[in-house]
Amino acid sequence: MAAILQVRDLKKTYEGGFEALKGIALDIETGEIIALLGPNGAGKTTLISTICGITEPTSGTASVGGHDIQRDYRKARAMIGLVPQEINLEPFSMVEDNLHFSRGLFGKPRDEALVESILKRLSLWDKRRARVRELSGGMKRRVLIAKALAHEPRVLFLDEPTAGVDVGLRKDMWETVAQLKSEGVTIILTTHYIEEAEAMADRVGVIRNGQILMVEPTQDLMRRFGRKELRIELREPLTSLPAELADYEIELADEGQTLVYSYDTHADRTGIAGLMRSLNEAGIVLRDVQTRQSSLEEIFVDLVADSRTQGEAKA
Ligand SMILES: Nc1ncnc2c1ncn2[C@@H]1O[C@H](COP(=O)(O)OP(=O)(O)OP(=O)(O)O)[C@@H](O)[C@H]1O
Repeated sequence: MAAILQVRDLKKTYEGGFEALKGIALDIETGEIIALLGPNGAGKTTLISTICGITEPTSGTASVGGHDIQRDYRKARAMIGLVPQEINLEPFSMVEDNLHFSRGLFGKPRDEALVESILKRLSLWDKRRARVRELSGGMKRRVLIAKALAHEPRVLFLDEPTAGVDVGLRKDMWETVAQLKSEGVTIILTTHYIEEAEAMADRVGVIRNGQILMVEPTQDLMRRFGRKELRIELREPLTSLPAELADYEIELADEGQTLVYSYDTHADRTGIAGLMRSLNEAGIVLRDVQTRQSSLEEIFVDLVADSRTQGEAKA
């Protein structure tokens, strides 16, 4: 099946010469949820704005549902719903009017039943006649989503949907996104909360410095995150690994004073019991043992830091 969103070698250099996108390539399948992670200034918003036609690409292409975002802008844009990072609603407007107005902008006929169902789904039905300025921050965010859905888009971009939203509401938002996915809506979201990506996304894309470092199924990433380290402090330092330990994923650290064994917490067997036996057979005496698990945050930070070092080495 052809990807609903295809991005090819997309580049954006802002006036003044700043290269915000350096050749992005990305394919997203229908009904997929993809989370884009990256530090501040990585280019996530620029990528979304470019695909949504708010920012013009310097070169490269993007298409939505087979419609090129530049040559076939209207058709491409009609398939897209955009929930921007900033709340850009008219404070005196009535909640439901935002949805009717948005449909009108896309040339769609008024549809009371559809607007009702969207407002109900986002728990905004009671607030349909409220003015935007009377709503809490979390409700305003939900109005933004409702408005973005009003013209029945097939691809929804959520730029940091839960920034500044409390934990309870964040979970509600995740449920809404899951429901949209079940209706076949494709969702691209940016987030700084790694647990949000973990909870919602089928795939995670890491962006840094205008480039995609990797796009991987969330499960695969979790498997990697699932790794744990056993640090074994030795009574006597080793100069090399003894033959008895050749079959283990083990390294010497701290000038031979520590053995570091990495294992998979999701595996049926961690191999720790066998390792202890092998250490015994090799006559190695332990002083202390510690375990530590790399957090999602750490892995992400390492990944981003690694690419920076590599980039600097090249430059
Ligand atoms: N209109 C503009 N003119 C010049 N530079 C810009 C413009 N908009 C963004 N940039 C620069 O492009 C880079 C990418 O910005 P962008 O907003 O896409 O990052 P982001 O990944 O969305 O960051 P954040 O996580 O902070 O929202 C930044 O260095 C930013 O300063």
